[in-house]
Amino acid sequence: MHIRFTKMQGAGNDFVVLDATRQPLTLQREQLQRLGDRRFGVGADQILVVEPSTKPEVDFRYRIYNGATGEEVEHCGNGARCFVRYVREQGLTDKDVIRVETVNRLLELRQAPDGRVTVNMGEPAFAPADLPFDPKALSPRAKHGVDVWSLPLPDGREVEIALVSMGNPHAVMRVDDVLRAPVAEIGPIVESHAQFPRRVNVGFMQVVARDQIALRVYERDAGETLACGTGACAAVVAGIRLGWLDAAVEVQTRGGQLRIEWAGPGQPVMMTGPAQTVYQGEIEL
Ligand SMILES: N[C@@H](CCC[C@H](N)C(=O)O)C(=O)O
Repeated sequence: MHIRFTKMQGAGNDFVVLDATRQPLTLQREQLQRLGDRRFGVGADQILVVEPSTKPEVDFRYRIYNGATGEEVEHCGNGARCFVRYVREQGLTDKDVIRVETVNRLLELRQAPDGRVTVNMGEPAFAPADLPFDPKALSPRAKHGVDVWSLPLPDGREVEIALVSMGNPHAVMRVDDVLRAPVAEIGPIVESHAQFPRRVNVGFMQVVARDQIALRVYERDAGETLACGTGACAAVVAGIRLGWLDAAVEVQTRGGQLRIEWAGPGQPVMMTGPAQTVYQGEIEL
């Protein structure tokens, strides 16, 4: 099969974007993995597929696959911003506000005149079942009235995590110095911990000021990426609930800066950041 693709990036989190609005596109897991493969394919953290909407009140359907495994996932924040740029650049819409359905959310996306994109990422959720997280024999400890969990690691150590679902699952931990954080060591252990039956994205957050954090994320199926949009939302929401952060926070990632705003329970998280087309190409799968 011969397909056209667009390579995009948002804060260094990179994507292969495919248009399934003009022709149906059903790719097998191996084909998605090939697209995501940096040596034998194009290379991307995630594959994004733009489909026609299935509901009258939304403009498109947005499907996300982790590039390394071809596994479909629920949400991708940096991808959502690239999605907006893509549908406008490809002439699929000229709307300034675009409504998109994902597997489990409705997103509202806006492109600003400076090219940055703001996404209404939906409301966060915190119950173990929302991720899912299986508490087994653990009980949470309350900090500022918020549950934090001491997760036992196989070697006897424990890490303290806050649980946040942004539609996809996140475990967030606070570190003193993000540059020295054990992302490559602890990230994969927590990602595949038996208490996360669908595995989890793992965030390492350094609080720099009440309106600024530095963040690294070990993404489920992708390893450490240069930025993770849902990870940035999850970290800021966790930091606000725990009393460390104000309602609007600049998030410094290795690939760029994101702005995250959350007004508190019952409110959606708003994310603003860059999105860019890198190149277009064709590949035989
Ligand atoms: N890069 C993303 C998140 C992509 C999905 C994630 N790896 C998962 O498995 O949930 C983002 O920008 O949010």
